[in-house]
Amino acid sequence: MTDRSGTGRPGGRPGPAARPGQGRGTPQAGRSRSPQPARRIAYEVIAAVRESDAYANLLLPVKLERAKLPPADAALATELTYGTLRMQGYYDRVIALAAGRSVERIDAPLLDVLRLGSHQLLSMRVAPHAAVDEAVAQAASVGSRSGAGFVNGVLRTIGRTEPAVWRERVLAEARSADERLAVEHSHPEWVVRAFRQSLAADGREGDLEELLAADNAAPKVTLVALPGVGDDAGPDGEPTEYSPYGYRLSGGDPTRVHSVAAGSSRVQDEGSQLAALALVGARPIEAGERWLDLCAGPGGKAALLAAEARAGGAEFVANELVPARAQLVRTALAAVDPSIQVTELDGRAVGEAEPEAYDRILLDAPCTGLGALRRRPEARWRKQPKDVPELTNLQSELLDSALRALRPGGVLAYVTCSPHLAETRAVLETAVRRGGGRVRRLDARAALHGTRTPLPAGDSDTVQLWPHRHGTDAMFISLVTKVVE
Ligand SMILES: C[S@@+](CC[C@H](N)C(=O)[O-])C[C@H]1O[C@@H](n2cnc3c(N)ncnc32)[C@H](O)[C@@H]1O
Repeated sequence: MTDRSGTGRPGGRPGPAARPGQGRGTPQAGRSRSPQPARRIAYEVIAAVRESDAYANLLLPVKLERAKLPPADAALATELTYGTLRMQGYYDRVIALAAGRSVERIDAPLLDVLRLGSHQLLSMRVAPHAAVDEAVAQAASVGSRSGAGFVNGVLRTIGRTEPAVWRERVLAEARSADERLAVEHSHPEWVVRAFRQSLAADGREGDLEELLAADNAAPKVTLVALPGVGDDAGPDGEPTEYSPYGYRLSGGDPTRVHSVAAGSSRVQDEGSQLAALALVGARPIEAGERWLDLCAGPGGKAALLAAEARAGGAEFVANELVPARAQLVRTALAAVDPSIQVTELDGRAVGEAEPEAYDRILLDAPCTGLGALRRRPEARWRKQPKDVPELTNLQSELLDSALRALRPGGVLAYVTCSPHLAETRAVLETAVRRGGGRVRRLDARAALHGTRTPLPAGDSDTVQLWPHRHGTDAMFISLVTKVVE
């Protein structure tokens, strides 16, 4: 066992080395100064995620923009925020051991500070004195003097022992293989089980650890160059492996990329591009077709579909229930065609209102979002197993409505950014069964014939993308048609 401080705290359960105010080097400095801007911003975002269900990927850029941080500090704030939110489950186990109490018994703001400090000590290898001093300053600014002393004590205890030793101690407490994976890779156990089942259905159960690890790696920013919009040269960056319109940036702020500023390219995961392209590639476009994106907000796939519809002479309509998100769809579509109609209807009513009105429909359904954990690190802690049945009911109702709105012979893409089987195959299979022969599955893999390199073979007519295999979000893509009678 390595002891980084040389103070010799031997193995076994680490005790609460420093109780409030008892720690070595009680934080005098921390009380008199503010935390560094990058750490302050990371703390504010993490606290807002906890207190008001904020989305880190939306709030952080706003705060960075306002603070006008230099690029290196902005990168630090990003790593601190995302890294801490991702690994929160693992850090809580370490904190509980170091504090000698369960994390439920620690004040929430102080726990946020401890998680942020743990990330620096355990994953970023920041020098312990720097990480602890900053955390103490943060604790003093959000809590009491005794709270700052408590943070000082707990983080000093964590910093005295090597990360690998903490890992061993934490894993030694796991009571099952799934709990061990959940703790080590900082995912809720129910998500680990859902991934295991979904991978097994895809014949890849052995990939589970690889998938969990991939969820914890920051993805490179991917852009879509909207076909026929603006500069045909496409954005700077490496072409992605599959989507003919995808580019991967090596780093930097995507809003500074010329084509992004001009509106002809957007940040969009390659999996989302493929989902839209499966609907486009299902059959040749005939001029005059009518297309609908039933749940379009914030408009990423809608923009790509609108560009493809325009190129093929089809009419495109977008719908989004939530008015603020419908507004985002309008903004997303403005560079393609500002005259596109964006309605704000409940998608469940569209089938009845407009039966057999559309030739192609995208239903990118509201879902748990478990396939996008790389980019939305806190989503794993936000969703609960009890959310799944509510979502699958909504998905089924939306799919039934979309099928009613589909013309016989038309194509419907049912898509989720979740690989959870209840949200993917089960919803699809129920709809096909209920269709009683009128609803037929199409081959979504075959519809993706225009990729830069062929997708790896699969034994299903649906496509389940995976972060560890395809470098995309874990998007599920399926296609159905309504039989002409
Ligand atoms: C997965 S997101 C769609 C993402 C979008 N396709 C994109 O690429 O940007 C699902 C959307 O469905 C919307 N939604 C939820 N319930 C709905 C309903 N009953 N009718 C229409 N839209 C709904 C949500 O507000 C959310 O914006």
